[in-house]
Amino acid sequence: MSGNTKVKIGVLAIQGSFAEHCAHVRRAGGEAVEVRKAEQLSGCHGLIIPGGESTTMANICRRWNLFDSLRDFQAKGGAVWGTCAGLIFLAERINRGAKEGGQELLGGLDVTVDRNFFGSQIDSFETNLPCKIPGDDNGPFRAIFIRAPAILSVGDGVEVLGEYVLPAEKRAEIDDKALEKIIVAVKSKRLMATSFHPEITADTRWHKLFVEMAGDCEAYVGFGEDAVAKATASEIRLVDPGKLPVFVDSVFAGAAMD
Ligand SMILES: NC(=O)CC[C@H](N)C(=O)O
Repeated sequence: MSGNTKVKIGVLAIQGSFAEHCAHVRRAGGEAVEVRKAEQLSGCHGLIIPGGESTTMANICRRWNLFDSLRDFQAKGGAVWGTCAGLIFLAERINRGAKEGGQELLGGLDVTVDRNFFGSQIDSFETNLPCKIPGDDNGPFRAIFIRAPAILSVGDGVEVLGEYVLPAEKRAEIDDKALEKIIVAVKSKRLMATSFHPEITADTRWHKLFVEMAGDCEAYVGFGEDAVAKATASEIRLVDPGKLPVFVDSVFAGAAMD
């Protein structure tokens, strides 16, 4: 993309911390738009699917008739990033923890996930994670895992950007005692996924990477030329990035938040 045109990122706004994602997209230099209707995808170069709860997300997408549009967006080459439940939603396979009777997924990302790898909500935790963000100095990232999924295996062509080495106490809690580490961040062509929640830290590196990735994609035109106009600004609730509750720890204390 060239000139002053901003990379436009849609953020699926049906549950989870979509407002925080929008704020970080803006901090990363992109334009953010909340997506609740298919036509709001028009003009987007990328789409973020936030965390939340993957079966609920699928139910709402089904009820709001969003599945076809989300699949079309992906098929036409838009960049898509799933965080936590969004990762599960993007995965091709769930090997453990899927809802009984199955759960609908968007798919597309060639990975196998364990849906609630670390246990329940009270097993949520934070850690400094070494990660390989392309073009970055690769300082550790403060990763927040909230009833997080793990990626257990990836297909050819899926690049691993972050792994979590399981400490002894976590290995003691899981079934597979031989498992030493799990994959928590990946990228594959235009798709990206993280098990953790970068949008609730003060670190915008993952959002910068995604805005850059999306900048190489065409703006989505799935709904005709006048669709962007139809998704009027009045339907889109804009968030002031300066006022959101964003986690700040000693590493980031003092970092500019606007
Ligand atoms: N924070 C999250 O997004 C949790 C996701 C949850 N494990 C699920 O099944 O959807």
